[in-house]
Amino acid sequence: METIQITTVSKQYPVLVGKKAIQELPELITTEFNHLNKILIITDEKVAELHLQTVKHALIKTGKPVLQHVVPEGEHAKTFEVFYECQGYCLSQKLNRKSLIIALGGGAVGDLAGFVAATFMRGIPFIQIPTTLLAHDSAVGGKVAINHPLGKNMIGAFHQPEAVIYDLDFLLTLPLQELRSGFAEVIKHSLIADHDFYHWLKSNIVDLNEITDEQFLTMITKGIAIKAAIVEEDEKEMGIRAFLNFGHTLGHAVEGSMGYGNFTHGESILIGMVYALKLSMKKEGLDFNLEEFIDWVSQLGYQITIPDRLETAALLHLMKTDKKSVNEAATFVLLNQVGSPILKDIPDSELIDEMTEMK
Ligand SMILES: NC(=O)c1ccc[n+]([C@@H]2O[C@H](COP(=O)([O-])OP(=O)(O)OC[C@H]3O[C@@H](n4cnc5c(N)ncnc54)[C@H](O)[C@@H]3O)[C@@H](O)[C@H]2O)c1
Ligand SMILES: O=C(O)C(=O)C[C@@H](O)[C@H](O)[C@H](O)COP(=O)(O)O
Ligand SMILES: [Zn+2]
Repeated sequence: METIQITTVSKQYPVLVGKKAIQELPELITTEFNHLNKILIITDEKVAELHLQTVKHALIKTGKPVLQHVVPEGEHAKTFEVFYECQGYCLSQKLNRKSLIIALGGGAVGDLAGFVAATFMRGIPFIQIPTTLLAHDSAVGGKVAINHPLGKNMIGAFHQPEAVIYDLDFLLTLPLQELRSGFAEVIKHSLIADHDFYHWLKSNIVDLNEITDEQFLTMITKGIAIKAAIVEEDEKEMGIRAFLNFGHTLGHAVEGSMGYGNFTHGESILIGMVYALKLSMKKEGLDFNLEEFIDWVSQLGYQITIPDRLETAALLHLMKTDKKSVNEAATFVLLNQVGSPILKDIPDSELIDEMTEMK
């Protein structure tokens, strides 16, 4: 079992990663949170079917009442309607400031349940139990949110979890497309922070169906450590936290305009990373073997072109309304070198030219 301690201005908490990590949950609750009166697990339909019993079984040892609320899968959970319904459930079940929410699932459940916890009675504690590879990113750092039809994650808060329990056995049921989605965030972490990690990934991960337990552990703990170092320095994204948004400016625009859930988060940001790499090479003189990168990710099954049916003007508009952009121009995370990101405003004409090349 690996433990990574996260220390932000607002909270210090452990991230436990390993096979059977869920067995640590009851002791954590009875030692650190014994004053809590009730536990509500928020999970989605698929994860409920696959892993809810395991978590409920582990919680029996705490002797505390455990409730469950099941929401739709994927981005369908990150809506105002589902958020409102969760709040109604919390009220009707008389949760209060001594209650705990557990987010059991991928990033969508984590973002939703975390936002419910952040806002219920102005904030109650929650624990993240991630079940996807992608959630090595989403479960850590305290960004919680729902989507709005006009933009991804536009309604949210910063609310750190009390702990993250990452049981690698839960990943065994993940379909290939979800592994692919999560692996895109692993690639992102390597590109923004660690040249050696990037080369390790490129040489070792050539088939997403063949990732070993040891490789999962390495990827997840390295990804979390990279994210933790950034979040610890800049919890509320006043500066360097924006580097974690590498690939997301176009990525979120693609994800939203494909219709949330039709193209996974990771597949969308992979396209956004190719775009940001191209801009970095043109504008920052990034020395990068893009051809080799494209061969590698294509072999892993990623699409690297902007879907045909998406209009350049609509994508441009979405990029300019991204949270990072505060002036007229769209703000991008670019790389000077692998491991060395910067923020840069890019004129519309250059963004349009590059999108046209990537269609
Ligand atoms: N808060 C953050 O910092 C942050 C970071 C990255 C991404 N995100 C958000 O995370 C979301 C994407 O996360 P995700 O890819 O984990 O998505 P997700 O929660 O939608 O899960 C993807 C799919 O996998 C299924 N699933 C989950 N665990 C499973 C398992 N163990 N076995 C089989 N199926 C399983 C789910 O039911 C769902 O259908 C996006 O909304 C994105 O915006 C947030
Ligand atoms: O933690 C962060 O900060 C990130 O940017 C991580 C991203 O991978 C994640 O998708 C995040 O939800 C994006 O945040 P947003 O502020 O662009 O909505
Ligand atoms: Zn992301």
